Amino acid sequence: MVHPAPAIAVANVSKSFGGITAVDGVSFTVSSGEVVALVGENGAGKSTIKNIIGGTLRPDSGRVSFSGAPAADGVGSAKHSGVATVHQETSLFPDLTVAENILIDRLRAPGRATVRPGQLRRTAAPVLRRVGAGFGPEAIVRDLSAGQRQLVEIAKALAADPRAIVFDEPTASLNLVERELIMGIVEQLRADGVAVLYISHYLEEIARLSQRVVVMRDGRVVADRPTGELDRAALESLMVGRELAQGYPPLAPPRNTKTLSVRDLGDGAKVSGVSFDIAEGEIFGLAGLMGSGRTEVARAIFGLAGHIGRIEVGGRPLRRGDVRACIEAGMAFVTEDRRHEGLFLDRPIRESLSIVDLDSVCRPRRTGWLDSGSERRMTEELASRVHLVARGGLGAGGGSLSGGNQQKVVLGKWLVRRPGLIILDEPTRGIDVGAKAEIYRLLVDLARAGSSILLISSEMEEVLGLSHRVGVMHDGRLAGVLDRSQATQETVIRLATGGAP
Ligand SMILES: Nc1ncnc2c1ncn2[C@@H]1O[C@H](COP(=O)(O)OP(=O)(O)OP(=O)(O)O)[C@@H](O)[C@H]1O
Repeated sequence: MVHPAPAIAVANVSKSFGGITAVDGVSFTVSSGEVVALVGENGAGKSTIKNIIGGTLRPDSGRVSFSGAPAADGVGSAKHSGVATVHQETSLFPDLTVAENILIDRLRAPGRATVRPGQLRRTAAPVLRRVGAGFGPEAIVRDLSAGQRQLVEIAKALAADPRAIVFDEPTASLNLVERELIMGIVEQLRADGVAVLYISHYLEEIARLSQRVVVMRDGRVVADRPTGELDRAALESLMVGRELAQGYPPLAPPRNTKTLSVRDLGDGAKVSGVSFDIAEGEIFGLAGLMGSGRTEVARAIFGLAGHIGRIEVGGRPLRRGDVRACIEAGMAFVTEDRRHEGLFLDRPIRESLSIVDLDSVCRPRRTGWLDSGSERRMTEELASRVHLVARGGLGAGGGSLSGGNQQKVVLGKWLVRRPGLIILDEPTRGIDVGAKAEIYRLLVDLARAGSSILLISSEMEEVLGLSHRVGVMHDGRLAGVLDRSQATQETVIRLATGGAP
């Protein structure tokens, strides 16, 4: 019997960046009607492979072929090979309509200067139906939620009727309903005979969707096995090279002193009447759907936005919009927007790590004379606490780190002085299973040592596993606060969707 050539075949592909090997002799295939999961620690080389398949990066050696035909040479060539890529960070134009975004490549094609809007709508409508979108082709992208934007990304990829499609963490920071929708689309694509390469850190999704798992470590393929042969523990240890502790670290009871007190907080727009306290040593989870106002509450507390109402830290009122005072009061903020606010992409990684506490690396202290020896010692210690994988060393630019490792820098920089109150907005987005376990341990240890923690995360399991209490936002208000014993997936969803407690 003659086997048809696989839809995607990666053969002995290697790629280095400035002498650092990102991918080393990687080979695997994806056949039509098959979902292959590509997994591995942060920095293992998954995105590099994705970009080589997608044609935006050229391998140093080896080759990629599609249904037996070698990829045409040149950036962007994969589009013509029937492969589409759905990226993690959306690349949509916010001011254009959904239809314009879906068909943008065709609009830009030479010789297509005029396009009739009616035609645009008619072409976009069927792909929107295919992804189960509850909005029309004329919606403006800016008005859509993160989950809806992800659907537009997928519709855009499907518009070219690809034979193969690469998904890069398509469900990161989406809510449960949206996740379910995306997984349904992947299952349908497979049933339609499309070849799917699915990059993800979510092991439940991998177990449900994929037939085969390709595990990468340090740029190489360390396993290529049927999904059914691997249980969670086996997969984790293949990815990180060691056994991980299962479950969440045990919490210590909070103390009696209040660290943060929030009364009638509002942002003058969406959020109003939010009141809660966080005690010393307490982890307070803030749950809610995307757009419910969680991030606005966090940003107002850290002085990144003005507020109405009263915020007290350690019994002292905070002035509106005064970030410096917040840092001086011992607060830390781990942003959800790491690329714009979290680290310097074009400065050495070391500088992003030492920026929060420059005074302590000056000799004599607080003089403004940076002592590079102290800075090196301090930043190396921080990097090892968060298990940073920086193959080019801490002198390399922040932009050279993989996504997950950038997130570790954003968190690690605050650990230099134990913050009294630490606010985390989606701290584990894009983070691998090993690093997640490390971050959970760090947070629980910080709380045990007396830090108060405000934790925002779309990963319900994480909020339930780590929080002493869970506040649930709905439509700009705090719909309820649940004790650890009452907080379950069901009770949180009920409050988050406007139901009674
Ligand atoms: N443009 C670049 N310049 C220098 N080094 C790079 C560049 N792109 C990637 N690397 C390095 O190549 C290695 C592989 O990175 P890659 O982004 O492929 O990892 P990944 O598996 O996708 O990680 P993550 O799960 O964090 O997204 C990393 O060590 C990374 O620092």
